Amino acid sequence: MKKNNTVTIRIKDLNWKYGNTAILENINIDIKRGKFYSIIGPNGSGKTTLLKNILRHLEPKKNTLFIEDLDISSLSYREIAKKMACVPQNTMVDYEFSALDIVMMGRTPHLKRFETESEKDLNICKEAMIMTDTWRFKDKLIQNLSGGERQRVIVARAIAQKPDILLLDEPISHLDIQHQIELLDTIAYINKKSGTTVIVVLHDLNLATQYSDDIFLLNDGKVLSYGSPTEVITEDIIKEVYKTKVCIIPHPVSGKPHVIPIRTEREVGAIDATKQIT
Ligand SMILES: Nc1ncnc2c1ncn2[C@@H]1O[C@H](COP(=O)(O)OP(=O)(O)OP(=O)(O)O)[C@@H](O)[C@H]1O
Repeated sequence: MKKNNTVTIRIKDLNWKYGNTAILENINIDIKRGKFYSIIGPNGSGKTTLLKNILRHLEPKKNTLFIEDLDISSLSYREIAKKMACVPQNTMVDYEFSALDIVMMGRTPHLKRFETESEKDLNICKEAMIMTDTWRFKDKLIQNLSGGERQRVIVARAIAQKPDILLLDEPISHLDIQHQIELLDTIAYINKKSGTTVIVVLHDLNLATQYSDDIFLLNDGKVLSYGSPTEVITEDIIKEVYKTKVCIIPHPVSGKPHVIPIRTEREVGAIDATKQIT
């Protein structure tokens, strides 16, 4: 599907506090339909808090967050679930459900009251599970899956929801390299084929540059940099934000910026700290 540039999510002067502590400050972002975005930033910079505001898992103030020009505070949770699906950071499920049951839950926003899933819903779920390499353990209890298998089941549930916008919070944190690439390839495929807007929080800067049209870099609750991978991933910006020296070279295949950290002598400090403890 052709990408178009209509704004699908508009964030205007969004602030968020936990108690008296300011976490997000003056966030202004336009998310365009059909694009693939990454949100990067150090631990604690506010990435998850931003996603939770967009999903209305937290309650942003009126007139700060708009989905398709509608103030999110005016939408019901069902309306939101029809437009957006999420893969949270924590994928633990406390109930005794099979992997297929979990994925089927992705269809709930599309069912009428008291309506049960049809053959069509089952096929949508099967397709999502094949895409995420989870169909082979569809009957296993979710608690009995490994962390990476469970993470892929939760991604399958989000895909089965057939959202316009897919938000993923560190979806590859438990995955081996094969499944990291397969999962991001699957998300990129859905983005291209169905025009689904993707917003993914990633810690891996090199995967963020490979897959994203644009990157938001959060630091201390503010958007410090925004733009194409080449604009955002520079040696100076990475050093400033992550306090880490890196060199950046063009990726040998894609030509996108590839970040190589440079080792420092910081371990000397760690040895001193051990001495103080003993
Ligand atoms: N429920 C909460 N109550 C109080 N403070 C919170 C709460 N949730 C998060 N915070 C704080 O808000 C800040 C931002 O947290 P957030 O989870 O959004 O960061 P993040 O960028 O997603 O971090 P990470 O990369 O470690 O996942 C952190 O300082 C965190 O301690």
